[in-house]
Amino acid sequence: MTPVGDSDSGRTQRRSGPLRAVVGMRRAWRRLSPFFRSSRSGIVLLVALAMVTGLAEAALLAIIATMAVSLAEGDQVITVGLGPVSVDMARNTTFAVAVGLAAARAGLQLALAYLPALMSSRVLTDLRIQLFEAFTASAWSVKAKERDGAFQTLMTQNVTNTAQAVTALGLGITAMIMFLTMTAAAFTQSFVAAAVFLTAALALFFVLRPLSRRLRRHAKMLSTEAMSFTNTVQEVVQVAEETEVFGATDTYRRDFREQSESVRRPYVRTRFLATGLPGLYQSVALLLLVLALIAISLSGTAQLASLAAVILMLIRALTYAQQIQSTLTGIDERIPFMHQIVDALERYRQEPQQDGDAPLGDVGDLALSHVSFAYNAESDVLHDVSFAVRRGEAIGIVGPSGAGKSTIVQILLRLRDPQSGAVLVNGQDVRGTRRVDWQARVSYVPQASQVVWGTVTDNIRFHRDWITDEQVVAAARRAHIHDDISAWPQGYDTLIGQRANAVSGGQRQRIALARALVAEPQVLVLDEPTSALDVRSEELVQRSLQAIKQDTIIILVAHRLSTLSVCDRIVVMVDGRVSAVGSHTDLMKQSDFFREVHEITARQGS
Ligand SMILES: Nc1ncnc2c1ncn2[C@@H]1O[C@H](COP(=O)(O)OP(=O)(O)OP(=O)(O)O)[C@@H](O)[C@H]1O
Repeated sequence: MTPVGDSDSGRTQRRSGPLRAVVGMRRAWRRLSPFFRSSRSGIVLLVALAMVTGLAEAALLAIIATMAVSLAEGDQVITVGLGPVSVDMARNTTFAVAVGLAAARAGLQLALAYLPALMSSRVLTDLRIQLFEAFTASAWSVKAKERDGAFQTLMTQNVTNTAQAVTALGLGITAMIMFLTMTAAAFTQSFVAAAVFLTAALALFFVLRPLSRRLRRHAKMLSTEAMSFTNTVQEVVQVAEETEVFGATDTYRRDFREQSESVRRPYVRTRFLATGLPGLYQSVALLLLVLALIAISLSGTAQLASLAAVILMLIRALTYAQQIQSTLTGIDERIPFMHQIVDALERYRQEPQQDGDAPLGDVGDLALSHVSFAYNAESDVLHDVSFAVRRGEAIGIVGPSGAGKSTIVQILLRLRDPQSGAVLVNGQDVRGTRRVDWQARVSYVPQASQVVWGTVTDNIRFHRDWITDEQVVAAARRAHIHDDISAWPQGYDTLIGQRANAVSGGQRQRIALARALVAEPQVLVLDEPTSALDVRSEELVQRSLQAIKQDTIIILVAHRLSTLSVCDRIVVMVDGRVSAVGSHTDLMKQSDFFREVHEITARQGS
């Protein structure tokens, strides 16, 4: 899909009206046509089927008109004419042919309804997979920037709207072919009437286009409002506890009412235009039919049967013209949702997760070498950070709030890449190595671990299907959570979630530790793992870390000195720089920050 550049839109603004419209349509088509690519073979089949159905219907209408006139006149032989073909048939044969054509048309109609459904289901599935894969393959910096609820809205509302646009396209193509066939058949019956009708119908179509454009504008507003509305709804569930405690419910209610109102306005206009436009088209189109009849009367067409046939065909053509209008409207109102999907796909694909191709062996030692990092151009967060750690060693990272500790963790986990310097594994730049190898060797316990809705086993295994139940239990033992789990009536099959069926903070943290330990990592990174724990739980986590230490590299970010008891050395970070590195005793001599924290801890303890 081609991104739409600013310079392009700048050029477009200088162009005159009609040219701008054409350029705008071409640009929109370039962006949106990939949505219809998978439907190409379906469209070809649809066109062929619609042509056959149109011909069957035109023949049926010609037979009905001729039969009606012949029956009124008591004829036994009926002459049916459609274009150059004219056939004499006995009355009963004509009935049989008419029944046969009606049945064939019904069958074809079913196929014509099935194909758009098939095309849109394909688009629905393909698009969801594309979005999911693009999002999951994007760099962490892209994922971290995505607003809560935005991805969910894309996957549900936007994808559904796009699939509906594809259905509308399929139905619109059918209606277009049927319209053309019916008008062509009407030409064979009465050239003048069909010509008047067609010209007026085309003129009407172009007259009503500005209303369609207005519809699209309102639909765009609606899609934007809907996105922020979903975000608010998502947020209100996430922060329900804080909202209640801080008495923010009234403000939330007011904001919610305002947002609901702002969705209502574009919604009314979109729905009004979406249903009103086809209705308007139908009324004006009936007027066209009267015009066609006036043309017939002026041109003096005498044949009663062909007059009846042309009226029937033009009435059917009108129905199809109205269907074309409503499917165009249906596509128009969904275009903004499709643009949002294109934007999101571009955003996700612009910055893919980087990967290397060198295999990674066992991690013997790990180092940050002259690492500098900035989240944005305005401020550097890490400056020339270097430290090393080897297997069997635990290193702590301490420092005041905002010193860059969590940023180091993200770099170590390869969620972000340093702007300069490197993370070295056994002396090799980790960026050149395979990410899967890194993920298999490195594990992580975050500050606030997430529990997913599922059993305790699901939570420890965490989508790594190769992990056995025995390994789950062994990891739970090492994380000192096995006894708690065993005491629950359903044991490892207990259903837990982030809020409903929640486990305690200490249990959740130890489940997260079991999740990190279950794949037997060679590097374990922990970001404030015990900050929310009581002393007993903290002691249990400390024991777990001591037990695995000799085979593992442990990197532990901490605020409290008690957490650091497992560490052999401690790195003190201040303002994004390494201010000191050493043992507890060394740092008491070298680091003002460390001494201060030590004194505060001692005062609190006494
Ligand atoms: N996603 C981000 N975008 C922009 N700036 C960020 C982002 N995350 C962190 N920062 C900034 O980077 C600096 C370092 O943040 P970091 O979270 O690494 O500090 P920290 O030492 O872990 O702090 P704390 O102890 O409070 O968790 C801070 O100034 C912070 O505002």
